[in-house]
Amino acid sequence: MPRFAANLSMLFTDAGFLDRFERARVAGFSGVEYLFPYDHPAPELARALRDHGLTQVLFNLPAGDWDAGERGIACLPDRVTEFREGVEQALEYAQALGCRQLNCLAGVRPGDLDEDQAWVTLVDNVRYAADRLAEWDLTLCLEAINSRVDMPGFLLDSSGRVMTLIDEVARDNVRLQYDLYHMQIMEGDLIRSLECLLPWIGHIQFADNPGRHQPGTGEINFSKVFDAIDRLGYDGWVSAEYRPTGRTEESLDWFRGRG
Ligand SMILES: O=C(O)C(=O)[C@@H](O)CO
Ligand SMILES: [Mg+2]
Repeated sequence: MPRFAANLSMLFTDAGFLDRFERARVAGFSGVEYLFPYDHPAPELARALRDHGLTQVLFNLPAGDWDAGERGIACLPDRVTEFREGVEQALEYAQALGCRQLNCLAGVRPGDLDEDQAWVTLVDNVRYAADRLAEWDLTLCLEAINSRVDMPGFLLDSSGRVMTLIDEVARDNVRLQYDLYHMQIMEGDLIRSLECLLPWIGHIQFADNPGRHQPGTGEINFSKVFDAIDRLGYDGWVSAEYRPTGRTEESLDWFRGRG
């Protein structure tokens, strides 16, 4: 059975953020992730993890003004200083929370930014972040996100783009964050691509499609995909990153069914 984690930015959202840790533990999860920790003092989050015996699996590097629609700043030449300061902030949280992996969001390329310039900036920033994380033996993940439904203009919108980047940055601690929901929208053929990409995958997330709800609400055969993840010997975390159609506890048949 894969090691399942709960994404607390999407699950248990009828509870206050700090109360979601307990809900996740009671539901049977041993790991959690969420978009960003930065609104909360690190000791407060560390206590929530400790109190409920949870592992912090992943969070994102600071990604600009999320509420204003920004989805990462790593490709923006005029935000390099902010990006690098964000790496330091994320490292402080990672150490306090015992988190071994951080995700870097590439960002949406503004229409007036040259494609090559965005790419070169992204490569430099990813190298910088990877080198800083390597000093703490941490892994940097790069997520491919669909540009058809959720993030039009997102720079890394296919596994191929991420693999090209991983190749170019040439750092041992950089991995692909494979989100089954985004990959179903952009590419499909999930099991075959998991087979091909497995050596470069550092983290997996999932939601069904369409709708981004729990498994069973859409077109993905999760039983077969989870079996494949096991069969391939993937030993990382697999995070539930979906919007439950009702109360989260009532959306967990996929989890209970697997024991
Ligand atoms: O939107 C997604 O998918 C995510 O994983 C967010 O956490 C952005 O990384
Ligand atoms: Mg995701």
